[in-house]
Amino acid sequence: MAPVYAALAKRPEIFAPTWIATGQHSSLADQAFADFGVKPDMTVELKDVPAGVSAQVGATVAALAPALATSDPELVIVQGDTSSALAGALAAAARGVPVAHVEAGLRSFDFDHPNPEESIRVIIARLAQLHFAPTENAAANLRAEGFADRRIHVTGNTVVDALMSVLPTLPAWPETLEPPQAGKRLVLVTTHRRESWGDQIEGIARAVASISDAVPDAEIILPVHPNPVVRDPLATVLGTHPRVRLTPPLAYGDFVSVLRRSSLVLTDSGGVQEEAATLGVPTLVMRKVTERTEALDAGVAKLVGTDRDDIEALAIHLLTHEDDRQVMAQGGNPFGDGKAGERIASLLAREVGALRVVRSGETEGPDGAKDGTGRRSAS
Ligand SMILES: CC(=O)N[C@@H]1[C@@H](OP(=O)(O)OP(=O)(O)OC[C@H]2O[C@@H](n3ccc(=O)[nH]c3=O)[C@H](O)[C@@H]2O)O[C@H](CO)[C@@H](O)[C@@H]1O
Repeated sequence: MAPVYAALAKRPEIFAPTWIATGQHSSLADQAFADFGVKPDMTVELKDVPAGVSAQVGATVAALAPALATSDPELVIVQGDTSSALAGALAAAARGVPVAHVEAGLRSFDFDHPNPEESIRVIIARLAQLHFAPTENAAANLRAEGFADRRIHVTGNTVVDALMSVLPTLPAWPETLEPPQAGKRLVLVTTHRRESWGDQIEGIARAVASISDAVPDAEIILPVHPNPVVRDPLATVLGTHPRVRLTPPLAYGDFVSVLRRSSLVLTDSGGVQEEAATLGVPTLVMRKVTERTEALDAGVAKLVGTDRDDIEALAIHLLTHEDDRQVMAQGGNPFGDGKAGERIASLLAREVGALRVVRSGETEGPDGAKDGTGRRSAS
């Protein structure tokens, strides 16, 4: 979201953006804010909220209500598929404030994978009046769900903006990490998805150990997500492996420095799929399904699933068949040119004045005709 906020802030004659943070994943979020030199204008306080999406969303909506009353926005912009994004859209809708969704239209068409992100982004789409889709494929998903074409804009994804904004000033290698040994090839691994918790995370860890054993000139770096459900099985299986480095979550610039030097990425992350594609790093997606099919179509990524044997076999093949790895590396980046934030700000400058809030929850037909009952329109 930082690229959108920066682009809005560059237009003070039109926008007065207020960044409200919810404190979700606060340690990772604070690190990201520092990486981009931004800080929220407001942070809502969430105290003693039980774990789980339902409690998080409920508490965040309740906490955002007074924040929106104070800031009294004409538009609320939410990004992605987190419980915070859903809470922001719900709190805005409750006040009759139009919602714009950044990274709109991503669909795996499977509510269990990823869970809860697929459900969240489908719900946000219903609440949004403006959809900023990263790709034509995402826009097609929204049109197929009946959203009016004039509300959908293909902008590229802001994750590419963020990446391109740090690349020019990145060191060759992070100061915080031992450089790889000469002649070693780097494999970067990240895993954290809820649907992989338990046996599948352990299977991924064992696959990583086997890959390292089979490919002695590969050095594996695995920044460990702080959630103990992820951290503990990884430490148990890989904690003493000689050529596997478990690190704390890396600062964004450090992570990108490692990614840029990697020969192969194994990940279940969404953003990393897009960053790797942008940098031309072949990627094995350790999920049952991905909403980033554009990377598969481009050939820069392959959907390998979460089965240990499948991950081992394909990773070892690519690390021992350089021609095949190179073919993937040439796949290209389908996620945008790094100007999504600027495009979104320009579109908002044109659109916000004309926005009508259709609160029936019904979708508008292509010509803007509505079939909902009861609606409130505001311009
Ligand atoms: C279902 C899904 O795919 N949803 C995605 C999900 O995000 P994700 O899956 O991409 O989540 P992570 O993998 O946790 O974060 C990744 C980012 O973290 C950086 N990173 C990573 C490790 C590290 O050590 N240091 C770092 O700096 C890395 O460069 C990257 O930018 O939610 C977002 C918000 O709703 C969505 O927009 C997005 O679609």
